[in-house]
Amino acid sequence: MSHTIALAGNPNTGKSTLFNLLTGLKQHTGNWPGKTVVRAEGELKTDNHIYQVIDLPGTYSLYSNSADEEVARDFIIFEKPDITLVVVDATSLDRNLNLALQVFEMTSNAILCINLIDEARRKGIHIDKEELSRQLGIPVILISAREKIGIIQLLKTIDQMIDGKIQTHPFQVQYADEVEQKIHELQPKIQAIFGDLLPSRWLSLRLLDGDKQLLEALKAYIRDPNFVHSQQQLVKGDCCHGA
Ligand SMILES: Nc1nc2c(ncn2[C@@H]2O[C@H](COP(=O)(O)OP(=O)(O)OP(=O)(O)O)[C@@H](O)[C@H]2O)c(=O)[nH]1
Ligand SMILES: [Mg+2]
Repeated sequence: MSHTIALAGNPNTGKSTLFNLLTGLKQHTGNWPGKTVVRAEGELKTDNHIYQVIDLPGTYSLYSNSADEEVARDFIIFEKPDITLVVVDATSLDRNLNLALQVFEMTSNAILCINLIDEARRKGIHIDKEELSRQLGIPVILISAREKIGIIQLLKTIDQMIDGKIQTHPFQVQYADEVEQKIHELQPKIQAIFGDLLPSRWLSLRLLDGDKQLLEALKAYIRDPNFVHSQQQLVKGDCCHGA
């Protein structure tokens, strides 16, 4: 069985360089359905598993501001990759972590790939990956996709995550009391519809923000026969745990 890995991150953080390194010649490109956004997909074989790797468009956020953001967001939410590699630039970590925190609201299965570590070292930037990993609650790997540094460690971590040997508890942003109160009211209602199929806290936030495009995407999701089936299972109480 093959698993899915999505590469997400800000523009220009080296996602495609990493994608090419991971998938080599086993890749194909096309467009995302209904969008003029390039979709690149490829295969990665590790010691233990086979993965489909998807190179998502680079974005600064994952709201509904552009086709690129919708593609990246919808993939993480609705396609539920087994692992999302958040690729960030080691030389501008603080700016890049904004997107990482958004990903953590959407999925627990994330690994932080701090890329361009060669460049950071040249600039004398030191990154305490153990401390960062502890604070963020997910694995943190220092890599250079260009100079092929840290890739073996990355592959090992990916396999360990799929094999259930690594538990993640991604850091969750806490909002103002007023917002948290609204989330508290809305989340159980969302959970009653989607169970664990979709991240209810994240959905609450987006709906509170009045994200109309997401509302349309949800309507389409609800009409999908796969959802109808899983909802019937949810009512019976025998599905969706860990989905
Ligand atoms: N020094 C250094 N440069 C890198 C590394 N990885 C990628 N780059 C360079 O960074 C630039 C952007 O790389 P891409 O792989 O195109 O970045 P991307 O994230 O796919 O960019 P978008 O698709 O526009 O979001 C290129 O010039 C790469 O050669 C790295 O590990 N070290
Ligand atoms: Mg790219």
